[in-house]
Amino acid sequence: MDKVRVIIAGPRGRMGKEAVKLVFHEEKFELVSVLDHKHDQKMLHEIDDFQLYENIPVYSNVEECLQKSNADVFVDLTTPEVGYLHTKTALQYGIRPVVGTTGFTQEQLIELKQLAEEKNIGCIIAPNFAIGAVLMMKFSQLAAKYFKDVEIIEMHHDQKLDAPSGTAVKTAEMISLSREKKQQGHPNESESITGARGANFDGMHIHSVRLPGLIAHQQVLFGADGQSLTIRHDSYNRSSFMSGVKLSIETVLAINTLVYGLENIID
Ligand SMILES: NC(=O)C1=CN([C@@H]2O[C@H](COP(=O)(O)OP(=O)(O)OC[C@H]3O[C@@H](n4cnc5c(N)ncnc54)[C@H](OP(=O)(O)O)[C@@H]3O)[C@@H](O)[C@H]2O)C=CC1
Ligand SMILES: O=C(O)C1=N[C@H](C(=O)O)C[C@H](O)C1
Repeated sequence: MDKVRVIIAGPRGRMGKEAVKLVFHEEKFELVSVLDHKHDQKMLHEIDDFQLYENIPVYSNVEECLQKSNADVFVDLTTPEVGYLHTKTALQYGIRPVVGTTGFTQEQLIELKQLAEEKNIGCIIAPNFAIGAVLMMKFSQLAAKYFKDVEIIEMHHDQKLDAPSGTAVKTAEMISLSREKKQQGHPNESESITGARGANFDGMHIHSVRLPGLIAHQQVLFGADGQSLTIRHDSYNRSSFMSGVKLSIETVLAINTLVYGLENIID
């Protein structure tokens, strides 16, 4: 069977480095090129065992990268604005995106879904590739059927650009599907310091913590009369995300629409 030809955008990043290792070493995949706006082969020296990757072409322009790489799948692990443009361009070229980059707006997701359907190709946008995080979201959706009072606390390293995290937004969206509508907190509550109650999503609150030393952590706290339920997930390293990246690369070849969230492709 032919190997799946994969491009990785953002290869020097915290996630990109792990994804380069995964794709390079996975026998069913071939790393055909990387997309790095700094376009310097030496930049790959930032990756462990960089000598292995010395012959992998590095492009700085997304169109040139897509035109020359003859790829099947485009993996994006960059920044919200860039990731959106890359995903759109990959779809326009008929190359299937697997996107871990977070921070896309609802409008962007809708536009990308329409484009994937127009092109009749798969696209996976996964706010969190870790199986445990996906289960946390699913368990939270189930719990919200019984507990309508919930607050989400997401905690990440202090280099993260987007807030709330993509995982927190996805969790809130999934909870909204099963939770009875409610504006939480006291009807007359007010903030003496702006932001004290966090972001308000559909009446539930999301709090974003940023600290050095953290990787990716989230607690979903449910409260009711005389009881509480806490659902928590922790990623202690970025390899925790790689089995989801692998599954997404395999799955995106077999679908012809945009799937938002790994919960839609795992059983
Ligand atoms: N779905 C999931 O499971 C996970 C998703 N993420 C998300 O993945 C994204 C990346 O996270 P992380 O690796 O921590 O971030 P990093 O900042 O470590 O990596 C991003 C990389 O993208 C590079 N980059 C920026 N612009 C471009 C461009 N135009 N072309 C190519 N590369 C570019 C950056 O280079 P430079 O720094 O030189 O500008 C950097 O190397 C974030 O959106 C994050 O939220 C993170 C973890 C898990
Ligand atoms: O930036 C990160 O690190 C992470 N980003 C994703 C998110 O925004 O949810 C996934 C994970 O939480 C790590």
